[in-house]
Amino acid sequence: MGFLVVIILIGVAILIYEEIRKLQYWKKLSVPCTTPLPIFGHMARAICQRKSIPEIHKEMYDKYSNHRYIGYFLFNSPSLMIRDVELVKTICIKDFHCFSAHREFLSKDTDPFWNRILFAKKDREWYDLRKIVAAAFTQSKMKQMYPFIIKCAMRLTSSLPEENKTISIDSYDLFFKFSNDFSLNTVFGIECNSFKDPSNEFYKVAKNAFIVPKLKGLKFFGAAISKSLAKFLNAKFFDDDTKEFYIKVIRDTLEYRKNHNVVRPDLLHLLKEEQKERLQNVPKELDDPSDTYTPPLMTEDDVAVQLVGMLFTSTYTFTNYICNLVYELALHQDIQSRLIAEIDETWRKCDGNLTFDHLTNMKYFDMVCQEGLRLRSPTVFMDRVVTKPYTIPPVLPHEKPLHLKPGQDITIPVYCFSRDEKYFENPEKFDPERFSDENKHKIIPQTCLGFGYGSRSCVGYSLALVETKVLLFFILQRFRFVPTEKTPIPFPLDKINISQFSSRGYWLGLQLREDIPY
Ligand code: HEM
Repeated sequence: MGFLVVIILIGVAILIYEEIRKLQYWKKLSVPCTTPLPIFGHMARAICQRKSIPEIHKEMYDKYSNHRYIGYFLFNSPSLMIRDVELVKTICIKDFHCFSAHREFLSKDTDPFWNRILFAKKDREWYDLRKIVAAAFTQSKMKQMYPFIIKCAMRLTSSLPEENKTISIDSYDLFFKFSNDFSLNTVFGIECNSFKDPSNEFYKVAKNAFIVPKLKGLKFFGAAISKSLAKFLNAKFFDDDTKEFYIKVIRDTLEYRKNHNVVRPDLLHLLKEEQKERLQNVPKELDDPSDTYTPPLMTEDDVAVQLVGMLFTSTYTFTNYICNLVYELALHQDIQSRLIAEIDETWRKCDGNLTFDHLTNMKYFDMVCQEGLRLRSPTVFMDRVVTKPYTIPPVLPHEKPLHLKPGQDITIPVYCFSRDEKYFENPEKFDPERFSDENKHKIIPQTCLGFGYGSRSCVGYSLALVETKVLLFFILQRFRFVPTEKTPIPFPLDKINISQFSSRGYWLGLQLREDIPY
């Protein structure tokens, strides 16, 4: 018995020693790093919900203002945090081939489904799939989808009660219903009206799958910061029932379309078209004829997996973005009034027929959307992984060459760049003027990373922006958003969310406009 206790004590001592040794990682590379805790690294306060991840990032970012990069620990895994905008450009664009992967959020054995979606793919498989998916998001394809966006936005506005008093709304629920109906429409071509019929099966499944309950949120939080924790928690992006539900919907829709010769310009159709082309053009896809790599064919199942992945992003991230933006509009009535004036003016000019070009030519609207993305982007950090050995050459007097090995995790602190006074005067202020024609040249692109940056940036960004503009156009034609006593002020950053999310919901007042000019 005594012998067993000694063995256990020795085992524990070795484990603790190993953990402490790992924490010397950045010191050995002469990279500055605040003192981490064994096992938890810099994440202890996030776990206790005392500080959110962006706040922890900002503390470190601000502390080492004379450094281009700093070290930190996601639990016991070392990550290199980039503080310098030129280095961000090098990593995401100039030397992208050495940093072409995302962090492995959920490993293949923890969640094989997640690993098949574009965001999780690596190397040539990613490159290949990206070409196919991106082709479904060109400007001309956006124009084809535009009528669907209008239709869904009209449905939302006609569900809003036109009362002569301010009504309190849960804007998250409102926009979630819209984006679910819209995503189903543009992704699968399915007609659904969650405003009229909130008990419809699609809305129920999406709510279960995408409105993340606290426990699942905690699992994702753990998974986002540590691979081993993800495995331990058995964190999966979608549960099996959700996956089967959507895959069946896609199969049935494809079958129906084949049997009834239906053609509809939604993402399902566009990806199927790309898939067909892909099958015919396989040999031409290879850039280098001596390359023996054979691009994998895109099966029907692959199309389905990508669509379910996109359904999630377009519902979850979009809802988060538009809720944050509308929150700021409610708090800044002067900005909302100027936007409403531009909307009224455009409506007059377009004579009731709001085309894609009218919408995309609205300058102030664009400035408002860009500023919403800067200040309240759902994305608080981006990640990359070193895929080929890479040396960051010294530039500052205190630097030495930093040799990075494949597998090294990189963090790009989106939230910190957007709040750095070096780049934005009064950074906490919601100020669309930053993006005016006179001012926008002062903005460094690497400091506004809401949709990511470089070759791996968001493929759906133009869809998300058009969607936001159409929706707000039709709402603000008749209504104003105002704060009520239920609206949390200032913005309460949720501490267990890896997005910029309000911890006390998105309650706002909706007021019928008194000055509707038509
Ligand atoms: C406001 C809404 C959205 C935001 C803030 C957002 C943000 C992002 C970000 C930050 C990335 C990672 C970029 C990087 O690492 O450089 C990303 C990737 C991606 N997004 Fe979005 N996104 C939004 C909407 C959408 C929509 C509507 C779709 C599609 C329907 C979409 C599809 C994707 C895909 C497929 C990727 C992976 C790209 C790749 O790895 O090559 N996103 N998004």
